[in-house]
Amino acid sequence: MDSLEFSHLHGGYDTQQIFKDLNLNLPKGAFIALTGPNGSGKSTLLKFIYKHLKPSEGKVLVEGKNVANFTQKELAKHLGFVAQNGKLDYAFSVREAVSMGRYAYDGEDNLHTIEQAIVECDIEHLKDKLVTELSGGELQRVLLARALCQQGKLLLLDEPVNHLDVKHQRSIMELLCRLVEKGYTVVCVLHDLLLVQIYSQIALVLQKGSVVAYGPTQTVLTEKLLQEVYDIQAHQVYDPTLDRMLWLPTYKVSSS
Ligand SMILES: Nc1ncnc2c1ncn2[C@@H]1O[C@H](COP(=O)(O)OP(=O)(O)OP(=O)(O)O)[C@@H](O)[C@H]1O
Repeated sequence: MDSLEFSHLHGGYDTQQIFKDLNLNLPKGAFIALTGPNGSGKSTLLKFIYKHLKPSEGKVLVEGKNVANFTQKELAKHLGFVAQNGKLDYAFSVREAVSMGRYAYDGEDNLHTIEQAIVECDIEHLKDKLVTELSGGELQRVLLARALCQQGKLLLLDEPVNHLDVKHQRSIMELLCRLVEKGYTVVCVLHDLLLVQIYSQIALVLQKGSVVAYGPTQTVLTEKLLQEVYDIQAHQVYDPTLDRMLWLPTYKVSSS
């Protein structure tokens, strides 16, 4: 069974229809990068999955079940979501904020799961700090730990490494890969094409609410696609550590 399916999905906002008859099956246990230019519909697509938006027609299925039929608690046990530039406005401690990820579980195995998520996201040293006093990158890791506590096998992340330094970018991306190895499905909005190429197995490229490319990342990203979707020239370079070619934008820097 696919972990996530969009079936004849139509919808968007009162002012603007974004998706028209979207049909797609995303496989279980894969790292799926959701990419595309600004305003192409990436965050909107996630909103249909976590029921922030309701389709005007069609449906979203998680593990074969229409999300419209899940209660919020059931959905929380199936999927975790880390928002873009997520904010926590109240002065909770980091530990309290992470423990909120357990709200659907009525006390089952809370302590162990919370501690494990705190260790995995490398925020042990922040446990007693207030979330209102964290840097953007620290907060992002707290929000990921909270989502991990939900123990859903589907993780949705909207640009999760935007605020992170290079070391923490790498550690979060590697953590996501380890989760995929354990059977999680990760759907991750990423703008950075290098991260897309290095970490994702499948790329889904959106443009103006349409799927312009979908499939194994290494075959999806091509010079033609980058030109057509982003209007950029690109070239390939060999990465000796990965032992493969990677696409890079071709920069033109004036010498004067
Ligand atoms: N709450 C809203 N009400 C009306 N229109 C919206 C709303 N949120 C987004 N949009 C519009 O929907 C379209 C898709 O937006 P969306 O945020 O999904 O794009 P995105 O691909 O995630 O963009 P970005 O890369 O800039 O984050 C855009 O034209 C945007 O202006």
